[in-house]
Amino acid sequence: MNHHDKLALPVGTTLDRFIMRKQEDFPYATGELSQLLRDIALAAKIVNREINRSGLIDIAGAYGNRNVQGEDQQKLDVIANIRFIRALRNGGEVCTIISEEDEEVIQTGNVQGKYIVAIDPLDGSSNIDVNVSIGTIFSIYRRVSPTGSEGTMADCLQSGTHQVAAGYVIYGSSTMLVYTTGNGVNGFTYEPSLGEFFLSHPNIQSPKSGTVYSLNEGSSASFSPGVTDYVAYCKEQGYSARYIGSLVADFHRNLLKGGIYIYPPTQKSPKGKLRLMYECNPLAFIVEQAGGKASNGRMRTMEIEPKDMHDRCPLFIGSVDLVNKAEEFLAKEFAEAK
Ligand SMILES: O=P(O)(O)OC[C@H]1O[C@](O)(COP(=O)(O)O)[C@@H](O)[C@@H]1O
Ligand SMILES: [Mg+2]
Ligand SMILES: [Mg+2]
Repeated sequence: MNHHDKLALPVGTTLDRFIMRKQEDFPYATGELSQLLRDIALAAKIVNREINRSGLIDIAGAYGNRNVQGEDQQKLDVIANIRFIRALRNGGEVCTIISEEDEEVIQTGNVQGKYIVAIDPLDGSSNIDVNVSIGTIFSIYRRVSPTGSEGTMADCLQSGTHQVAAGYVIYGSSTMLVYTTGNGVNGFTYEPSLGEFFLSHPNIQSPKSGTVYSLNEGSSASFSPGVTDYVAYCKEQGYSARYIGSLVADFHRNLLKGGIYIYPPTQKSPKGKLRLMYECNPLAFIVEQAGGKASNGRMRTMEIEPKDMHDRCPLFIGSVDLVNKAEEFLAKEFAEAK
């Protein structure tokens, strides 16, 4: 036992030191996951800089291309994708990357790398041009195939329960990195003039209940009866509606203050809009580690077996009491549909 054991790390600890101390809790850990987390933090700092000055140097706006999802790519989508991939490739710990912006898997060439990363390099990209919070979401898996060759589909299509770490960066009024390695959730705030992330939100706990619901009610005409009834219930309760349109920002607020975020199936997106591997699962891991809950309405998000890297699924996520209530309404709908 070393002298750091059992001491909670104080607010103000740098992210680097925090990662190092956490690694010391596992004497046989090789440090590879720690290095990988540092690589992500480095890319986050670079992307943060690009975002902060995007209004000045003509990198906001449309890129003139469409990604695999058929959505317009923004320049910053492309830049963030390049920055994260480069950091992960140079870092050497990752063999294969799944990115929202790339239809095929990205083989980094690091065949000895033990990890797979799934990433939404820039989330909430419709908010870039208007100076509203945006984010990055990532999920880390250990490869199941032996090292020495490229990562396989079996490595990539693991259910969320196999995540070894997950996190997000929110580029907001301040920039924060929030992550878990399966042992609680911690948040770090970026100090740009020092170029460091500092522990600011230790051991984040999702409030058990809340009075905020977040969903895009513009699509309410095509909500299913269960979702419609649940939203009516939220209104009866006098809950507040809060919807930014950047998943990371909506999720982050509800994680700290209590609330539920919903992206239900709609006519336009019958399976929901959000992507299982690099939007739903990482946030599901974080919310569960903070004592909250994530579901597709029928089952735990992290137990869904992905069929394709870009699968979509409905998402009900946040404070446990609110997600349970939403599931009650959906259960009624499913029972009546039988
Ligand atoms: O406009 P809508 O349908 O409410 O969609 C908003 C959702 O779409 C997303 O922007 C999708 O993310 P990307 O920007 O990474 O494509 C989520 O962040 C957000 O919650
Ligand atoms: Mg996204
Ligand atoms: Mg994105």
